[in-house]
Amino acid sequence: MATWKNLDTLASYSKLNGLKDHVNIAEAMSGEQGAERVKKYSVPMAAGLAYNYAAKEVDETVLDALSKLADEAELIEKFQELYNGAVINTGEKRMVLHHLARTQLGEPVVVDGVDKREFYVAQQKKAADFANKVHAGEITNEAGEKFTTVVQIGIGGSDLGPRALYIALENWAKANNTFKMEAKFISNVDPDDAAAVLASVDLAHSLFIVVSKSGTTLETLTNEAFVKDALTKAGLNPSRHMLAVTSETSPLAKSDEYLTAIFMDDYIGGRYSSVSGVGGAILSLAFGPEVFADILDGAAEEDKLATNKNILENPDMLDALIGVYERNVQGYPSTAVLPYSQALSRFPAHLQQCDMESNGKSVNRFGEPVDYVTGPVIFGEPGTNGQHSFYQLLHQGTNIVPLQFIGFKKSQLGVDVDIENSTSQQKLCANVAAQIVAFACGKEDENLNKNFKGGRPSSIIVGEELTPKSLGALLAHFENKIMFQGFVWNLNSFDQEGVQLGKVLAKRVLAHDTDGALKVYSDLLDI
Ligand SMILES: O=P(O)(O)OC[C@H]1O[C@](O)(CO)[C@@H](O)[C@@H]1O
Repeated sequence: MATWKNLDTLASYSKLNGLKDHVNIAEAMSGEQGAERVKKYSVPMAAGLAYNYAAKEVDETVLDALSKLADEAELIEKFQELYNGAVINTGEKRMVLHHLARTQLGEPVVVDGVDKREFYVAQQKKAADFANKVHAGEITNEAGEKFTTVVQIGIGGSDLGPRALYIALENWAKANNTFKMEAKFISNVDPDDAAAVLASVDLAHSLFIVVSKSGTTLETLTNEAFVKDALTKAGLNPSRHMLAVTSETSPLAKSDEYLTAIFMDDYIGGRYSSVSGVGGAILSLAFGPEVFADILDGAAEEDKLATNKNILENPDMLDALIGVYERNVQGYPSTAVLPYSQALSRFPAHLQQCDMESNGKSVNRFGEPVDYVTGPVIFGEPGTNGQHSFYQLLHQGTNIVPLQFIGFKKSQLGVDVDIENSTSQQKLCANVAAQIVAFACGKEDENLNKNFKGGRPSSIIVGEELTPKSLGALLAHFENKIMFQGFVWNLNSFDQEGVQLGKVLAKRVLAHDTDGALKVYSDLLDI
């Protein structure tokens, strides 16, 4: 069994701490030396992707220290325990099994006589069969007509991942003739969200997937009622238009008002659930089950790489450790995720939940305060839009923000135009290459207002094209990175108690059980 210790009790961490500002990245990335680093500091990922960390503040000495930290913190042993079914989620006393939804990495995990891998695969098959029947016109609306649109009702992990993945593959599916149904999403309890989505769809030909693991989330239940009301007012029978994705123990599972129910369980956290029915139902309906299966294959391939003890061959663990060095030794407060791909426009929002809900903690997995910083603030936008927005601060602001670029050689639609000797895709890629060097090397100017100090670290994940497989690999890469960082920080990355207090107070406001500031705010907002 691995031993769980706070980061600041590890000898390898003291060594790493002695390496603050060890690499001058502006120098390291200049001239021939820089060119060599770009060729050398690259690790293959799954599905033809590569993690290039040449512009990170590392060299052989830092990498060696990180490798020792990985060993002393027993990162691989902890990952093995996780996928073999240990109770890693100490706060909720649960196993953490999202890897099983895409691959069998270790021993079968059997709970109450049920093999969990078989259970997840069976639910994926149920979603696939349902989607195939909808596409074939075997499941139709009351008038016997085919459904054309699918709307997901869910929030947090029941929205962000599936929405990001849908947007990521919408154009790819159209270009590859696998686009089956348009998908839309309702998440916010703001009535304008549901009303606008409902106004944009043809209700009679729309399917609605209610997604809630707990089956108790206020926003989702409210939006489900909102949609049922709209269907009823349109003279339609809600139970002929709705299906559920939930856990077998949730209140939703007891209802017979759905066309079908696809199950998940408490061992897959919301923010890790895109690979379960939470993502599987909508993505199978939108693009066909084969596309969803390819996402799972890409994720499974990446998971295999994450089992490698050698940090130089394990891109997920390496990325995690470099992040720990940046956060705990270099003291950087945040990390930006910058995909140079419009298709990944919602991917940073998904990672924001995945990372910040997992590692935004100040007590360790035993409930004791930690004396070091943990998860960074995550934000991001697709390039080049971000360049014309917040990059000013990234280049010349007082904080250094480590950057995670993502870029692809080919566009998804392949529709392009050559203007002034370059295509739009070439312009996009030229910008990401330019930014990496500009951030790292800077440019001196006597006028300090125009001076770029450089020294701003970044990495890039590069691929041929964003496809279902490479998307799955990308998703798993970041999930595994977050998991390894949680291990290093000795956190329980799989609960989210920090979201509870606000929910409790909101209930009190709605029940008019308020006093003090809460009462005045309630009055101010006319509740
Ligand atoms: O799927 P559910 O149970 O509706 O939960 C939705 C989201 O709410 C949270 O619990 C946070 O409030 C997330 O972790 C989760 O993804």
